[in-house]
Order: sequence, then C-alpha cells, then structure tokens
Amino acid sequence: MEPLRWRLMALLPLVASFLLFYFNYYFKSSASECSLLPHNHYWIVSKRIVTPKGIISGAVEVNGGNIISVVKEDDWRGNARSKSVLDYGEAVVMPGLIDVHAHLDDPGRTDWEGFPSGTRAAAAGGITTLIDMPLNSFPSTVSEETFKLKLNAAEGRIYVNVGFWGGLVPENAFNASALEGLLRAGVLGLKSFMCPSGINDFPMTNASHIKEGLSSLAKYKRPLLVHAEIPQEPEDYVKGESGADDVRSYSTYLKTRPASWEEAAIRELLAVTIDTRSGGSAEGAHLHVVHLSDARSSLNLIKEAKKRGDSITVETCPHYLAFSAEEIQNGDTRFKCSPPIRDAANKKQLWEALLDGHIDMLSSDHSPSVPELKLFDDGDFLRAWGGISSLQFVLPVTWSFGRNYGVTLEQLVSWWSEKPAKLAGQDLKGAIAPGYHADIVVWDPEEEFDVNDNHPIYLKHPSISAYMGSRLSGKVLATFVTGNLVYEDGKHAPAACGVPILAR
Ligand SMILES: NC(=O)NC(NC(N)=O)C(=O)[O-]
Ligand SMILES: [Zn+2]
Ligand SMILES: [Zn+2]
Repeated sequence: MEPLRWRLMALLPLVASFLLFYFNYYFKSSASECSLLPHNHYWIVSKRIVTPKGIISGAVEVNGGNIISVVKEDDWRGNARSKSVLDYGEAVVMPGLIDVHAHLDDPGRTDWEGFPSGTRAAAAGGITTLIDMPLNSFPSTVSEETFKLKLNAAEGRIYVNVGFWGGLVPENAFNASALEGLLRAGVLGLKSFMCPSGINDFPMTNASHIKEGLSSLAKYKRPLLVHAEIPQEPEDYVKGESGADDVRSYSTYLKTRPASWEEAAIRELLAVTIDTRSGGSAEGAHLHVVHLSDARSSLNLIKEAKKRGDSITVETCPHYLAFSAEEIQNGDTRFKCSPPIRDAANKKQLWEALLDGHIDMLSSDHSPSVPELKLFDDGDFLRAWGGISSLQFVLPVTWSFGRNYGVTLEQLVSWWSEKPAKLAGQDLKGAIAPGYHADIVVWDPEEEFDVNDNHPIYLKHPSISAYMGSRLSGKVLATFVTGNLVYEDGKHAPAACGVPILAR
C-alpha cells in the first residue's frame, strides 16, 4: 500500500498546477479586465445585422473570440431571458471598422497621440483593427530593429488590435535582405512617399525605389501603399490674390499643392504597376494609393490601370468627403492636410467614384500633432503641421455626409471592413459570418450628437480635430474586439488587451 501512496503524493504537484491553470483560465475568461462582459459565449441580437448575405433580424453567436453562428430570428432557438443575450433592438450590428491608415506616433512622439489614447479613441469609434503607419513615430519603422521597438511600444498598451506597415525608404529599397527582414518580422506590407513626408527619418522614394520594393513584396504577396504626390515645377506655385500670399487663407495653401502633383505621381506609379499584372515580373505584389483627393485626372488614370489588369486599389478619407475648400475659414489649420481638401465639385465626384466602386475603400489618415504645431495663433496654412485628426468619428462622419448620396449599410461595410481586410491580408476579418473573428460594432444610425467639449473624446488632443463643432448622426453604442466587449455606453474595458497583428 505504502508505495502507492507515495506514487499518488508524487502526482500532487501535477494536480495542483492543473487546478491553478483551470482557476487562471476561468478567472481570465469570466471576470477578465479585457471585457465589460463576464462571459465569452454569448449572443448579440438585433433587427439589423449586416451580413454578406444581406441585412437580417436575428442573432450572432460568439464564443472564444469568434463568430460561431449567425441565425435569422425565426431559426433562433436561444433563450431570450438568458444573461448571455445582448439585445440591441433596432441598432445596427456590423463588422468592426478596419482602418488601414492611422498615425499613432508611438514610440517617440507620444505627445502627439500614442497607442493608449489612439486605440481607446478607435474603440469608441467602432474601429476594431487599425494599421499603424511607419512614420511620425520615432524612429520610423524601416528595419527589423525599429519594428521591434514598435512592437515593444505596443505591448500591453493597445485597446484594439493593431497591425503595422513598414517603411520603404531609399536606404532599404535596394537592400532586399533588409526589406525581407522587415517583411519576415511581420509587417503587413510597406508604405512610401513620393514627396517629402515632413519627417526627417522618412525620406521620399522615386519610381525606381518603388519598383524594387514591389519585387520584394511580390514574394510575400503583400501590398505597397503610396502617398502619391510629386512636387511640380515652381510655375505651379500660383501666388495668392494681389500677388501677396495671404498665409491665413486656405486657397493660398490649396494653390501650392494642385491636383497635378497627384496626377504626376500616379502617372509614374502606373509605369511600375504594369509589373503586377498576371505574368508580370512583380506578380503577387499590389499597389494601393492612399488618401486620393483628386477625383478627376488622377482617378481616371487609376481606372484605366484597373481595366488593364494592374493590381491596384485606392482609398480616400472622410475629410475629403465631408469638407470642401470653399468652407474652410481663414486661419483654421485643423483642415490642413496633404493632398489638400479640394473644391465642392471635386468632393461630389469623390462620392460618385466611391459609390461606383472606382474608389475601393476608406481610411482615416488620422494624423495628429501637438496643438502648438497647428499654429492656431498665426493661422499660417503654409507653416502649420499638416494632418487631420479624426479617428473616433470616421463612422458617423461617413454616414452623416453619405446619407445625402443614398449610402447603404452594406456599402459602409464594404468600404470600412471588407476591402480593408483584404488589403491587409486578414481573411478572417471584415464580415459577420461563422468562422470570422468577433470584431463587431453596434451603432445607432439615427442618434445625433454634437462634437464639442461635452462629448467624451478620447484622442489626446481633441482641440485639433476638424470635426469639433460638428453635429453628426450615428452613435457608436458598443465595440467588440475578438469577442471582448471593449467599449459600451461611454465606458472602456479597463485593460488594454488588443493584440499586434503580424503577417505570417
Ligand atoms: N507625416 C504625415 O503624417 N503625413 C500625413 N499627412 C497628411 N496627410 O497631411 C500623410 O499621411 O501624408
Ligand atoms: Zn500621406
Ligand atoms: Zn497618412
């Protein structure tokens, strides 16, 4: 008997560690600080669930961070009184937004934004995934080493999931092993500028750098995102009225960056995207034009390239769809960005192109700075920092302004979730369907609110947001990130449980 007892005693540590593991697991999944919900198996019920098969009244079953079933009301056998049923009534349930273009400026310029404030604002805005740009942080993310610094900065500080673009710069463009090191480390693709970026350690690239970058990207089947503006000859810098520039006037700034800058860049890019066609030397690579502002000749060039079979997509941003040059007040440098916001007729054409599918998707291009760099005292459009602060409001902005054009909920999902998921290589994101990640936004399209000091704004510097003072419709009620209820009714889950998204 004795030896058996000893043998059982030897098992004790094993049993203890099993109990500890079970307790931890149970504790983590039931009362976790990651979620405002006490359980991880639940049903989201609503009369307006936007699915790839249309808008249904029914329930989305979530378990362990994934959507495991989506059922219509008539087929739903769930217990309506159960605590694990979240009934949102008439509110819209759709995939969380995927913002493929945001500058969170971390590490190095956390006084501009930073991962914690940026991702809390994202959560409050229904954005469940964002892809951080490689510049405006310091250092810029242009090598495996600097990417490690980025990942360290994100650890334990992100409230939604965050992926990363790496930078294509002259220093790494002809160095295939450096570029591949960065790609292997997990950046989802690369980003480059064809004009000065305003950031010293992020110099601009030309068409030959871009051609080289595309050939490395082809192997990994990842995209290159390009800021497409090339500065043109000085004769394009038209002087303001009466020969003297009025630096406080928006039109002065607009004239310094005409549509011909975008057109010239896109023309050069299209000479390179030929290689991305099937059978071409860079087949597998993809080119994505960020923040298109010119809805005329630049867009026509992109349409032609698509017709030829080049692998190319294009995004525009809510600020180009919400504002027009004519409305921007003297000295209001919150509206300065590049490429610039153009005239009202151009804005209408951007909407038309989006509705016709010629513009593929939307992104925020959230690019804040400290308020001092906006030079509000002088209102000098030529010297102020360029970049629009918008992250928390992109959904209501798209909806509020899009309603005049008859935008549908399905279109919102296509522009903000489906197409961005595809660009970022996220096959299990961007739809409310079984097997997909439970990244979900619940919002009320009818509810209006004023963006002012009484409204909770989670961005680091609310005062620089171009949307301060606007009245918007479409209030975000709840945001789920891989099953965690990270935001509801003005409240965030206490812990930052977002995860970095790495390409594999
Ligand atoms: N350094 C920047 O953040 N630049 C950004 N600035 C804008 N859009 O005005 C951008 O994306 O080009
Ligand atoms: Zn840009
Ligand atoms: Zn940007």
